[in-house]
Amino acid sequence: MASQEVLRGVPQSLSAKFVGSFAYLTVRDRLPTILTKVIDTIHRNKNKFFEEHGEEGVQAEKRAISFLSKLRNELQTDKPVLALTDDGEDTDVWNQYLQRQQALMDEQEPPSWFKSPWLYVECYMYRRIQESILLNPPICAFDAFREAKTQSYFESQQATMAICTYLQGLNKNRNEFSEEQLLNQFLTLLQVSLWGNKCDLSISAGQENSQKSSPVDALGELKPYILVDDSSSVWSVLTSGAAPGRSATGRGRVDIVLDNAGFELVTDLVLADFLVASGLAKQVHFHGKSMPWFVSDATREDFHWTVKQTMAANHRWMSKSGAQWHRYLKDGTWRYHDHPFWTLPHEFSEMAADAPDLYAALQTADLIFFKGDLNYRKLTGDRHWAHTETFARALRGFQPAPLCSLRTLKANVQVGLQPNQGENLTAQEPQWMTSGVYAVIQFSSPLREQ
Ligand SMILES: O=P(O)(O)OC[C@@]1(O)O[C@H](CO)[C@@H](O)[C@@H]1O
Ligand SMILES: [Mn+2]
Repeated sequence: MASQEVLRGVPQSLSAKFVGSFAYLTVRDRLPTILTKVIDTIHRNKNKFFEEHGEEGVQAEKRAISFLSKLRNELQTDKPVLALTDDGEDTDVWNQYLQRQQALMDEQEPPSWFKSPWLYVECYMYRRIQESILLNPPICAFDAFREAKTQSYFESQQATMAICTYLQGLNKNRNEFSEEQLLNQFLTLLQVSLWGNKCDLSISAGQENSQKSSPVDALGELKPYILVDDSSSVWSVLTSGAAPGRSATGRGRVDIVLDNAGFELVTDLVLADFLVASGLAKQVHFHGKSMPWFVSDATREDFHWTVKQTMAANHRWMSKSGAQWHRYLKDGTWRYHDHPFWTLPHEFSEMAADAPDLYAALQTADLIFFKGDLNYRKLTGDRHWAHTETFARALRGFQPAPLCSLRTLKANVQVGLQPNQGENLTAQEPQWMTSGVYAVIQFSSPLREQ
């Protein structure tokens, strides 16, 4: 780590070089498991490739599998990280980042799976999976995670019906609610979106973990597991008319940096619907991934498929919700974006320098929600911060607008806790940072004290 960073007290990155750490166990055990599932999925689609592309499809399948088997061996034997060889629009950025990683290592030691930062090598693995199909047309648009993502959606139907019924109930009586009732509805849907993040297939290495019960009913028993709850700050930004530091009118723009497809995405669409229907937002911008990512992260295809699927549901309130979402997308009230930065390995503190166009776009938001654990790791740089370090300091200058992380804890980085709160949790439940049982609603604004 650069010496000036050491001076400024920026801690080291989480890494598999710390034997026995969660990063170590993830790189040693979970990532190879995920790679094996990708290989199995591609193999299971061999006939589909033949039907669609003939013998060429079969040859492409064989090449992709041998590529991924070699990748798995590189990972398991801690080989050096290799430059990408495909012609993706982000290939050069990845290969420049490899040079940046090389500069962080000692001269004679190349970046590798067990010696480089966990955030880097885990993102790199998913980019190499993408390389395995980009290099093997005609299967270069295949999403090896699509089956798992759609299965997660179909297995959460009960919960989806329940949350759409709840949403339509609110929208029907929209004008009768007091400000207090509006606040309670907002808090309910904020927490539903927060807990929707439990449905993440990469922590379970692909094991299904769909939402079975009604999400609204479960909130009461989940409340004690929210370790940081800055909901009131989020509410005041939404209702202040002018987000701190913004023009008096406020553009009423809320951005949601998405995480997982399936049920979590439904909860985000429901929250966005409520924000617009209640007048708390005039427009919502969604940010998804430009390639299959961390098993369950939502791509453009997943996003539009989910809206269409909900609209076509044989359930009155689901289809009514889906039809409204389709209209919002058509009239521009909702916009979908998938900037390449979200599938790069960068910490968000590097965005202003490395993706200034995206940073400038986010600066026009009145509020930005960041969903999930990977986004939290990138917000805080995936570093060994003290639990009592402030969220604002851990952001290291990343503050395009007032922002709120909605995250269930699945990695051992957590800041903004009270003195002894982390120690007490460790005593009660040693796995509190990685079990997905606990969560945060954590806010930072340009005008809050640093
Ligand atoms: O961002 P999400 O979907 O909430 O979680 C991503 C995740 O499952 O992947 C990494 C572990 O492999 C961790 O960041 C986290 O556990
Ligand atoms: Mn995810």
